[in-house]
Amino acid sequence: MGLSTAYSPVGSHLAPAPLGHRRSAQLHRPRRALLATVRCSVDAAKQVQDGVATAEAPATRKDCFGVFCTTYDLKAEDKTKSWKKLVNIAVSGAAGMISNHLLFKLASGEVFGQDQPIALKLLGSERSFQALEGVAMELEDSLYPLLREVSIGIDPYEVFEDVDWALLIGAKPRGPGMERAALLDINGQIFADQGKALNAVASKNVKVLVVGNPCNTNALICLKNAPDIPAKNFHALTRLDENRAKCQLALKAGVFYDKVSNVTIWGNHSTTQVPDFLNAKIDGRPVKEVIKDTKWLEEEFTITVQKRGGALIQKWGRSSAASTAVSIADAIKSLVTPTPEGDWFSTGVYTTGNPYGIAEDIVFSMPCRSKGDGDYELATDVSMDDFLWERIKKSEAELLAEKKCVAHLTGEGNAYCDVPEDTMLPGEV
Ligand SMILES: NC(=O)c1ccc[n+]([C@@H]2O[C@H](COP(=O)([O-])OP(=O)(O)OC[C@H]3O[C@@H](n4cnc5c(N)ncnc54)[C@H](O)[C@@H]3O)[C@@H](O)[C@H]2O)c1
Repeated sequence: MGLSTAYSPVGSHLAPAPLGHRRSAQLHRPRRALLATVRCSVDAAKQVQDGVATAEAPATRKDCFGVFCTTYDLKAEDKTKSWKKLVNIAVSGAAGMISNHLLFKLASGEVFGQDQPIALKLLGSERSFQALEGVAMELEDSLYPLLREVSIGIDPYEVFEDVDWALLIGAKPRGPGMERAALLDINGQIFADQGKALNAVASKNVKVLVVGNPCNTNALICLKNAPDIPAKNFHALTRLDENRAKCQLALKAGVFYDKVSNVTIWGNHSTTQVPDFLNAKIDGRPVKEVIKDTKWLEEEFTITVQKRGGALIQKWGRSSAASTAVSIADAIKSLVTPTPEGDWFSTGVYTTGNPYGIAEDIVFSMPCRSKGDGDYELATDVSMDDFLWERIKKSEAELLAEKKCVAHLTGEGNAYCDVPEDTMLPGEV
């Protein structure tokens, strides 16, 4: 049969690991479970010879978590050629609410494809390490055939090693009475450190999606601290705002939301964000031709989208986690699959070289298209009018002010913080 195993007991992971010690797992499942072949890591390959099972005491094995310690190999002739090279994905804040939804979407194959095996590298904080073990246990119990490796840790220099994607979700929430400037400083420090770690150990073409708030400026800090990684590879998540805008337009027009296209969120992921109804389309027609209620478009629509996160918190007492995870999945899919003809998607990206006249050297949400290779181009077939431009400038001013607040974290001298208004994040009330 050519099947061989090295096995260590599932319960072995229950003893707490010393802080700072990374534990990972390499999964090589039997063909029966995978419905195809398995990839053999260097470590596992060393343990498996001539189809004979070998066992290694878990205590002597580094990088091993529970069931992911089980290693299997198949004879070369049993391997199919349909499986792609493993994609390494780091997720920070992996024990948090958003990740609790996202990790299972990633492991299911829904995001990177049903023929794409993945490794999940989970980064937590010291306080969340035990919860991280719980997350890894749930991943064990889910028996995902595409999930080949799981590792957990609190040191970004270990967790980010060789990663192809870094989904940076972990951040501190704004506490009661905390100024936006204080939040920028506290969370900015996290993203400066993580940028340095990515620069040192990640794949040089790693794609980075910053979710932790304030995500635009955190993404700017992160890219400034990772000079060896193309600035173009950094994104701030505004896809949730786009999805919310599509939903509101569909509701108002009385159509299913798959009829809504070309929706752009311009600017900052804050209440200055600009949901663009000038360029958006419903069933291929300009929104303004379908929705004649200009007052609704100019006032209610914009405010509803900007404040949707806060409204949701008021309803059920916690911030949107599931729909955020969905939007992260959407944001990645938009980069790894070709954009439908004529459409585009919103993502917060580095402005240098933008054709719209938006200030250079900030991270600003704009309309993009991808060929599905992980890269993107800015859409150029975009209309602008005074109403749209005025609002874009307001969001731009906010981001320029945020940038000054974090100058000490971007290598641009002393910080001077004077954010014009203490605007809210969309999830704040
Ligand atoms: N961009 C968006 O559209 C969007 C939408 C919703 C939420 N968010 C933001 O996403 C972030 C996470 O939200 P959540 O609901 O999952 O929060 P959460 O509090 O449930 O989880 C955050 C997790 O991050 C961990 N963490 C904190 N500092 C860390 C660090 N330095 N390294 C690794 N992990 C760290 C915490 O221990 C916690 O487990 C927040 O900043 C939130 O404001 C962004």
